Amino acid sequence: MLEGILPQMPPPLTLLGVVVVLFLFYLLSSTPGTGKHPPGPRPLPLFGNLFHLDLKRLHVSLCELSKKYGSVFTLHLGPKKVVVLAGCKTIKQALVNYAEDFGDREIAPIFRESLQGHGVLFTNGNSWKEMRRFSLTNLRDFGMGKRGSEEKIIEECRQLTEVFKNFKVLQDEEEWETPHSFNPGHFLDEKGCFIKRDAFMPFSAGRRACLGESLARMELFLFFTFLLQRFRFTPPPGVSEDELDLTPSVGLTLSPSPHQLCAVSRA
Ligand code: HEM
Repeated sequence: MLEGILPQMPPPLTLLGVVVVLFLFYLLSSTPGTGKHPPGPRPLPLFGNLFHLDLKRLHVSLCELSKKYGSVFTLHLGPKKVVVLAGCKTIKQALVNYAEDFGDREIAPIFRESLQGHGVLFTNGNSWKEMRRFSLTNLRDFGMGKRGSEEKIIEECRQLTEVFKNFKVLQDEEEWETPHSFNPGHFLDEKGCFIKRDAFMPFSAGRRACLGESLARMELFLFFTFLLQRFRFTPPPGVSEDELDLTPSVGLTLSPSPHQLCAVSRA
């Protein structure tokens, strides 16, 4: 009776055969770092290095791996091989000095199918070039004022040598005094004056750097100055600042986890 309901199971010998083949494949597969690929943790068949990664804190795992394997290392995400660049200097070198080689973006099949080669973010080649040029032209007219600022946007977007991507860059232990804390002092000199830091690269760099950087900076400035001029922000009653959990939640970007705050009017 059960035989009719349950799907037919492969005989134990077939399963054993599959295990032996996978094991041999594992033994014979080249260890990263021994051939032309950068070093990295040894991958398992099918799973790659998934067991080396804490997917909920991917940025932490990547930092740990870069301590062991250096600023350029190989990782297998399942059967897919990727090379990870870590640290400000390495990323700067790759995205700016080798812009042509690192200019194309990996497009996931879901975006390839749904966008059909349209847009800027998930395209490459001539289509990307045209759309990027088109977007820049249109951004010039998008609330940025007529003279001056439009040239500035284009110029900044073209050059973009002060801006980089990657979690690791903003937490690079060689660049920041307290890389894992929120510390506005990173941007102040001894006299308390603002200083620019080359390692602060939230908009990435090179050919694929953020197209909306000028607009985003302007919006962020207006948004936060408006709020901070009118309100003082404090933890809710009974909670001290030290008790606030600043652990970021990992997604496409690292974003703050939900918090309860009090906005006290300054008026
Ligand atoms: C705080 C706000 C923003 C941040 C931190 C940010 C950050 C970034 C980063 C890191 C990239 C590069 C991604 C990569 O290399 O894979 C990027 C690309 C891009 N951003 Fe932004 N961005 C912001 C706001 C904006 C705004 C407001 C716009 C639109 C007006 C915009 C449009 C784009 C576009 C079109 C690209 C793709 C450029 C290309 O592939 O050629 N961004 N952004």
